[in-house]
Amino acid sequence: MKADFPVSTTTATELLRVDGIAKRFGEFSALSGIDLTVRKGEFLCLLGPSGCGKTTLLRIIAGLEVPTAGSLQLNQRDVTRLPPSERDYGIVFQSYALFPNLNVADNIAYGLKGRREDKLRRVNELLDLIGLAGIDAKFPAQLSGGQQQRVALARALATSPGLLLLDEPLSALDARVREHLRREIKALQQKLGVTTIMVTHDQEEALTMADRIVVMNHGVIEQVGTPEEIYAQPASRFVADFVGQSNWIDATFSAEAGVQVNQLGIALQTLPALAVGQRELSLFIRPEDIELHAHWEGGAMGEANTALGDIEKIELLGGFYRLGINVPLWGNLRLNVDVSRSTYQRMRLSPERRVPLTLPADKLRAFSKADAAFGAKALA
Ligand SMILES: Nc1ncnc2c1ncn2[C@@H]1O[C@H](COP(=O)(O)OP(=O)(O)OP(=O)(O)O)[C@@H](O)[C@H]1O
Repeated sequence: MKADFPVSTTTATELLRVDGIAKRFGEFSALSGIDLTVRKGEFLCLLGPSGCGKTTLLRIIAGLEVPTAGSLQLNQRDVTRLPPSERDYGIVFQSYALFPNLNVADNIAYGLKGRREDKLRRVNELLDLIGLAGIDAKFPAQLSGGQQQRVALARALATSPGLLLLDEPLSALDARVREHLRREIKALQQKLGVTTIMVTHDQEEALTMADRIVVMNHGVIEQVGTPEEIYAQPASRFVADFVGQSNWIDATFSAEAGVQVNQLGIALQTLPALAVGQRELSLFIRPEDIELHAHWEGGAMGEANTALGDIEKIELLGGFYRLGINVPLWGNLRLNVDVSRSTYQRMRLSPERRVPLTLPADKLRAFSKADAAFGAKALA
């Protein structure tokens, strides 16, 4: 079948190429301009808030939804208009979607062809693989949620597909089972080397499981990167806020004075490209990247991004403390600072304590305020 426009094919190291995919539901644009390459053997997460279009993109890749524009290349083949059965993938949905009237063995064997003995051998192999040997005669209703999802995974892997699609497979499970299954799925994926695309709205899930994360918002891709890149170098305010915690600091820029907070100079490693006449910046820093010092080390206040702050609020969040610190020098700037419990105890931190802190220049990122406010792409 002819594509809408000339398409580039996947290379030897790429399994899937998504080119200019768009999807409209009537007047509503659910996806636009989606370009993405998925490498062979990688675990890719589509991450974003509810309604951002991640499930629609997965369904288009699966052939369960027809795109309004764009093309899909799978293993150097244009599959844009192929039915799901001709696309070589296995899929696991959020709700267990096992056939309730079939036992575990028949559920797993559902898509398998060939002799009964071969099917049985494959079912047992898969049950071993998911750590559930011996439950083949049970029915879905006799299994826990976590077990049902593992059976669904075995069913998706039964035909050894080239691509595994996971649509929020863990979100119906309770926290403990979810964490356990995260590790199991990741280990299994690595063992089999199967290229996997998983949809999730859970940043922790994406950060712990993915080789690369695709952050989506309002039907467009905001950033593609490794978990480390997404977390440490967010490309937009949306990404910075959606993944992890952030502090935002109003600042100004001028050629003469550089970057200033409350009219005091602040050193940064990189500056965003600002449009002519644009002076307003938003500086971003993670709460755990702000350094606290036991003593004032000398030097003028405000120098080397250092100032005194007053601890106003302390929260214990499991393994660490989150401090609310007010910095008068920077215009009563309110910062959240995370410190480990051992640092907290060693420094004898307490409410109303005054403490010197530093914003390390290499941990600060600057966004033009207009971009930051609208969540558009950072220019840094
Ligand atoms: N069949 C449809 N008809 C009309 N609108 C739809 C249809 N399917 C999805 N949408 C809309 O498209 C947008 C994207 O939906 P999608 O399910 O892809 O989002 P999502 O990011 O996966 O969110 P969620 O996690 O809530 O499923 C939503 O606003 C949704 O209401």
